[in-house]
Amino acid sequence: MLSVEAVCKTFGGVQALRNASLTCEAGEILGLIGPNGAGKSTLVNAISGVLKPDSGSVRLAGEEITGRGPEHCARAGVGRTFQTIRLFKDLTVRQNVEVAHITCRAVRPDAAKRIGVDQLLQQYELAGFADSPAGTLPYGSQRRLEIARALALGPSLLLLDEPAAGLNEAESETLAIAIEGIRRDVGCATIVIDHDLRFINRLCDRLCVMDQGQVIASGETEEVWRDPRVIEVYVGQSETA
Ligand SMILES: Nc1ncnc2c1ncn2[C@@H]1O[C@H](COP(=O)(O)OP(=O)(O)OP(=O)(O)O)[C@@H](O)[C@H]1O
Repeated sequence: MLSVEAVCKTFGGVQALRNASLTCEAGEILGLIGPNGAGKSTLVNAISGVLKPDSGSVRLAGEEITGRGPEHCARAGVGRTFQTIRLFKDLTVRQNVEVAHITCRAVRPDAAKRIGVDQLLQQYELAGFADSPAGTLPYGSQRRLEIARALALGPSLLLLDEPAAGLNEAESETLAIAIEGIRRDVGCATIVIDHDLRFINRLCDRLCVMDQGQVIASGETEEVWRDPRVIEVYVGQSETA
């Protein structure tokens, strides 16, 4: 489904990505983890067309989408949420979801028939707020709305950047169940970035660990936690915390 090969990106003197590669298959939930500044958001931005890599390639279902821009990537099937919530705050909750569904109807009519706006509002416990401006929702509901909007696009790849940030344990568990529901109902490839390792370990089939712009380990979740390079990065981090 998704294939990222040897992506590099430099900002001024900072090498944010150094030959970063990963794959993610349909129906898989991949955790993308690593310490602050490891390059996770930069990689997700490169996959979703928000930034153009200096070199390397991003392919979705065989289509080269490298550096094509966010609109092209969205139309190609990349749905995403952001580390800092980015909703259309003055539009209503329903309109936020509707905007993405319009694109879906235009480019993936079959997917649009399977995923309805009302169904998403119900599923993400947003129906009661449907006609309220998105910016007036409580924080946790805004996070759910971002996911509902990304799903209204009928994505083949869903990128969730720190979806559990700011949620309490019970809210994180509800979110994990919802993301598992996406795997069951939509079957898209899903990449989740989060610093909450309990949330990540509970949810993800595989992990991809980054440090200083490089992918230092990837594989099944339990196996990755036995990797000495991963232990070093995380133990080193806790010792300096
Ligand atoms: N637009 C930018 N301009 C300059 N430097 C940037 C920019 N975006 C990211 N960087 C730098 O690139 C490196 C990787 O940053 P990135 O945000 O991708 O890391 P991250 O793993 O997502 O970190 P965090 O977990 O803190 O969000 C960091 O050194 C960061 O300061």
